[in-house]
Amino acid sequence: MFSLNGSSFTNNSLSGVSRCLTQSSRRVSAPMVVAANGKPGDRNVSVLVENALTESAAPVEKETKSTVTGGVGDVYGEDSATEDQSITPWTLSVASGYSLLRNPHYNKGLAFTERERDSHYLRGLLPPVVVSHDLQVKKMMNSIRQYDVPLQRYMAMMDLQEMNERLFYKLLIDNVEELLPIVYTPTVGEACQKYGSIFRRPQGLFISLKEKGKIHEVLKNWPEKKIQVIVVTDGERILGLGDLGCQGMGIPVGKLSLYTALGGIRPSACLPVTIDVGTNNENLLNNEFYIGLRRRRATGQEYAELLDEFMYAVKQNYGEKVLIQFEDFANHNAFDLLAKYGTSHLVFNDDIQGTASVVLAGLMAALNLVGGTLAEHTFLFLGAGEAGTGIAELIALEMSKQTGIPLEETRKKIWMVDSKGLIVKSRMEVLQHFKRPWAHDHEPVKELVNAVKSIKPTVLIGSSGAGRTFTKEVVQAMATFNEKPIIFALSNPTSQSECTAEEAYTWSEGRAIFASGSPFAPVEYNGKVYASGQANNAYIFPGFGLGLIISGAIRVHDDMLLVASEALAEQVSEENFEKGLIYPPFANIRKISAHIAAKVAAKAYELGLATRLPEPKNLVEYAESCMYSPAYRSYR
Ligand SMILES: O=C([O-])CC(=O)C(=O)O
Ligand SMILES: [Mg+2]
Repeated sequence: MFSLNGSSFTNNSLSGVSRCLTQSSRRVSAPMVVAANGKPGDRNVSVLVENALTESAAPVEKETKSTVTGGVGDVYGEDSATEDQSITPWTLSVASGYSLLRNPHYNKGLAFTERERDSHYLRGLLPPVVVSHDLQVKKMMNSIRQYDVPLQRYMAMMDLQEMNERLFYKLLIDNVEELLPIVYTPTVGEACQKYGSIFRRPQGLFISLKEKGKIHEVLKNWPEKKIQVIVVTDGERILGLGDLGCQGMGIPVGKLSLYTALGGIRPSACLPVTIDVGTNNENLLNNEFYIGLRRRRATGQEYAELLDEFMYAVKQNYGEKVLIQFEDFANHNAFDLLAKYGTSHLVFNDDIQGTASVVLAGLMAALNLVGGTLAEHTFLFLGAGEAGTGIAELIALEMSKQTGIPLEETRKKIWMVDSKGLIVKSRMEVLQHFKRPWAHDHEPVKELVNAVKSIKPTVLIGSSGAGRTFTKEVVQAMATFNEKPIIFALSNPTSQSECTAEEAYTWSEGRAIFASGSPFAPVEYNGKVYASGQANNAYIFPGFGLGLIISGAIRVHDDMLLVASEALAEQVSEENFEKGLIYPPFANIRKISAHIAAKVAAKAYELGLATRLPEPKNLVEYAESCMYSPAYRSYR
């Protein structure tokens, strides 16, 4: 602790990347200089003294205040309600000159204006030219397109995120369809597999067993105090790639960059976390570049205690309105964690609930093409894990709401095949608890194709993580008793997809309504072009999270997932349907997210789970107005 001009500074508040928080910033007798690590004398750092308690109480970034007074910093209303007042007022340093160019939150590169170059000690540190944000985007896109290998593009994007955050987000928002497969599935999967080898700068917060007993302090090492969304993984089931241990960090980082780009949550409110309890992946344990703990996974009490400490510390540090998104946990933990913390925290499991909501939306839209109601269809899943059973439950719930038929009955329209064959009553004793609701009366069937022939589903959904399992025989069987078979191959990344788009269209003679978890390019079959949709939870979680935040929701409720599905399905246009599409293009995702957010927020108010009062009159407009914009601020 040291003192400057009468204000107290904790080491914590001055180390690392720092933020300025209020409009009433007071520049300390310029050019008073204090190093970011608290040591006086660094010419490149100037200091703002702030008091976080004077914050206005808008829930997310308000972009109206685009001009920063008194220095370079985030000057927008943020929710101070969750601030731990014992650690405030806290003080933040703001970089200028050489440090400013190396601070990704504030750096604008060649876009610094002449005036900014004068006032922030940048003269001579930049070449003379001043360029626009748009030209920077054009140049970066040209440069990224030079790389043929997707992983190189991924690394270029990560470097950009570490160099100039606003340019990174503008690039992603303006080119979402081109860049989504780079920062997200499928490339992020390869990045996680090779994370140790391509590791440059750490991103996110690593909490390993070594930090047991100290998680509260570890959270304080993170430079941001006002966290609204955490995406956390323990790396045990990364996409369909299995246990990648600590290298799963690519997933929370990627998901949160979509929270910002697609859902408009400001980057500084997002915290990626990887919990490292070891890995059972022998290749990684023997890999000299592996970045995680070199031990087999902790289980049982040791695992539960670490998770418990983390969940408790999060609530202590960020309050009860921080959204915790569980991502890519293995089945045996995912369901239990959701059940355990669902009543005490604002938690959401993307693989169970997000995937369910996006698939239900696709099915609602598909009914426009195939006819009938949801309850008139029969569903068969390959894969009875988080995604499969999560989707099944949400479909059954929606059928029950639509028809008034009890849930136990609507579930009977849904069948599942796992690695041991069709889930039937005779297997009940040995089934994991989350599979039991799907065990119906039927003789045992081992092979998927035989289950298809016997059940005759109208909808076939792959959620097994096992690639190439929708064989020609399976797809052809679907096409014999369905005019338009609905086939979803959800497993990620592309290598794990149950079949390709080309296979689905070719083997069904162009009749399949097809969607997949990872993107496929349009396919030409018999002179016609078929574009398929991406049934990926990226459509849902950014808008869903935004809706929770703008309403100040304290719990997630299944009805919110149902309205999110409706909101997404409503965004599919006639023009999309004419092309056989059951999802709207990602290019419109911010508008889609605002609609999802509005419906989720409205449901939170209706259910009495919202704490932000009064309820805004026009929730869509409100959601849009809260969204982060990557436009540069001007630094006076
Ligand atoms: O990340 C994705 O593309 C979708 C997802 O959650 C998963 O496959 O686990
Ligand atoms: Mg996932």
